[in-house]
Amino acid sequence: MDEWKHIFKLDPAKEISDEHLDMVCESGTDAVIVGGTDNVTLDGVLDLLSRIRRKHVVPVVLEVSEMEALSPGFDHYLIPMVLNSKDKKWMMDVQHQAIKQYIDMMEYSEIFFEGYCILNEDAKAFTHTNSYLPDDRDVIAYAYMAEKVFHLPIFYMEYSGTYGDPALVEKVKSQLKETKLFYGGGIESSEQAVEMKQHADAVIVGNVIYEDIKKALKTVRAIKDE
Ligand SMILES: CC(C)=CCC/C(C)=C/CC/C(C)=C/CC/C(C)=C/CC/C(C)=C/CC/C(C)=C/CC/C(C)=C/COP(=O)(O)OP(=O)(O)O
Ligand SMILES: O=P(O)(O)OC[C@@H](O)CO
Ligand SMILES: [Mg+2]
Repeated sequence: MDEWKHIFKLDPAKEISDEHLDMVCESGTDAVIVGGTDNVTLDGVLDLLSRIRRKHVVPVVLEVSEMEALSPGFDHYLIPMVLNSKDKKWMMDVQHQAIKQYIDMMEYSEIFFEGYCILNEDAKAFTHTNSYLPDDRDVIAYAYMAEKVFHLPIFYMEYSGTYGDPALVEKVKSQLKETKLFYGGGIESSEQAVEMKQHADAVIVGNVIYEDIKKALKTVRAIKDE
């Protein structure tokens, strides 16, 4: 995971054709995350996992948002902890309950906890987790806490659905030494992917896969050619 630079995120609640799924998996991306906020079901998750595994060797990662949709068989698991939620539930309690239930099945080396900071007020995840919009100094303080207080492997700046602020991504990156910085949100072009990758350790590309597959594929080349 330390080497990942470009990651595609597939939403199990959305339809993708076999042709487009093949393109995503053979694009040269470093990994495919399966994850979304709403209507995430076990059937949707298993459908994507089996269709990817049948033909491709790209690492497949489940970003867990629903206990009911948790399945074995993934290479890695990402567990969001929403640092800017107003409710302790989304930072601590759902994870605590899940660990209590699955502690004997948890292979620690496969599971990465992510300090999530949701920065788009219109994102479903923002509303779902009752988050507030932090200012720049709040975000930098969350990044500090992710690394120095909680020792999390990943700090995820989540702008899901909209392109974020590269200057803030740069400031956050300068704060982090050990914790990897993931950036996701609104990347639709090679230029945007490269701009965010200048600062983030990895960029995550989601929605554009469903809107314009050719544009999505170009983001991989742009980062690999850097
Ligand atoms: C049984 C088995 C295989 C066990 C293996 C061991 C294992 C992996 C155990 C897991 C233990 C554990 C701690 C699980 C956590 C469970 C859990 C419910 C966590 C909640 C995470 C959370 C805070 C979710 C809130 C929503 C969120 C932050 C989702 C992240 C994804 C995201 C933001 C997607 C973008 O949204 P999208 O849906 O794409 O939005 P649009 O549709 O608008 O584009
Ligand atoms: O869907 P987009 O806006 O590309 O965002 C990617 C990812 O960060 C969503 O969790
Ligand atoms: Mg999405």
